[in-house]
Amino acid sequence: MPNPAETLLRIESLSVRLDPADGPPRHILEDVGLTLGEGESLGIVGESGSGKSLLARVVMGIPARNARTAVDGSIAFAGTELTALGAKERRTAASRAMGMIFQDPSSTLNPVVRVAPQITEGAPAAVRRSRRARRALALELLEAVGIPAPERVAASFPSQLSGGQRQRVGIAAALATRPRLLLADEPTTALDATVQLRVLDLLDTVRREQGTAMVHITHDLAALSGRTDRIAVMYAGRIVETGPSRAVLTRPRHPYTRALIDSTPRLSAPRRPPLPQIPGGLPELVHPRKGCAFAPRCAAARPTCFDDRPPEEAGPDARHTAACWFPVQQAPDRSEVPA
Ligand SMILES: Nc1ncnc2c1ncn2[C@@H]1O[C@H](COP(=O)(O)OP(=O)(O)OP(=O)(O)O)[C@@H](O)[C@H]1O
Repeated sequence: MPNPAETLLRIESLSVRLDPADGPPRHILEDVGLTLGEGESLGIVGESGSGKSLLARVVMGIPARNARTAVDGSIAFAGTELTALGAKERRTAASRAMGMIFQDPSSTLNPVVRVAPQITEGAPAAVRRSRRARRALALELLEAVGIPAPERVAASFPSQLSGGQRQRVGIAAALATRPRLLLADEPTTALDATVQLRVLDLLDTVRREQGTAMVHITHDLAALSGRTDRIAVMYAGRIVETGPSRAVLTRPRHPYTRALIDSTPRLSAPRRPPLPQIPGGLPELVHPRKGCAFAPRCAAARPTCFDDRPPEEAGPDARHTAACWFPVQQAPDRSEVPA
């Protein structure tokens, strides 16, 4: 079984600028640092537009559409520095050991190719060489992702399947390489509520049974509840808080995390309807940010928050860090206070 103490992915001081063909450069990610252990699951949460998908795409080496991507910093995967590789080597390294599940499977499945060959496209060469092995793997993976009629689905075109089935096919394709790391980018957004839960349960099963490390990207904190070992909270292209999931959800240290929890049904206290919304919006990610990017929306902000970037610092638990000059003070947890 994988040992979570062994680091699989280490991202350090990662900044990413996009130079779109038709507009000014955009400084999207700034000084991002993250680690992920073998077989560990990490949730990355933040509002739409905070840079979560771009982070996953940069790790996978997927180029941005209509923009040049300038990457500064380090992404080490299983001991290999990915930023030092050329684009082709980079994609090969990623396709051998990483899989990505996208928000909308229709955007990645080819409408004119049947399901089976799309699943086995990323399989090891030995499998791809044999027709029989390809077919066996496609059926095995379709069964593993809970498709009740694998033979029929394998022979179908994507348009003949429901949204839930297409997402399962997308997961099967991501699993064909037996990845050590699976990046799931809002994998259930396009699905209805009951199918959402089944797909999330399926990803949990894959992780448990195959020991795959997983990064689960979402704007919905409640979707992570109980499903990830750790949570990283992203705001305007920076990680503002990381820690063990339970600690982040029950004792958040960054005011942004606190506000996200308070505005999330199922996580906030039931006695407080209607749920408060976070006032204001994300800044335009055009210029490098000065100070704390959340300061203009933060009720606790003081002048220094607007001028100086807060470093990521650990609280009483060394694993629980926040980038905030004035972290949320917690009332003592009653269960921890001696009677
Ligand atoms: N190809 C591109 N060209 C220009 N800007 C881009 C490009 N791709 C992403 N961006 C910008 O980068 C920022 C972050 O986008 P990203 O999709 O990573 O955010 P996100 O947190 O994943 O949001 P969502 O949940 O909506 O996908 C946004 O402001 C987006 O407009």
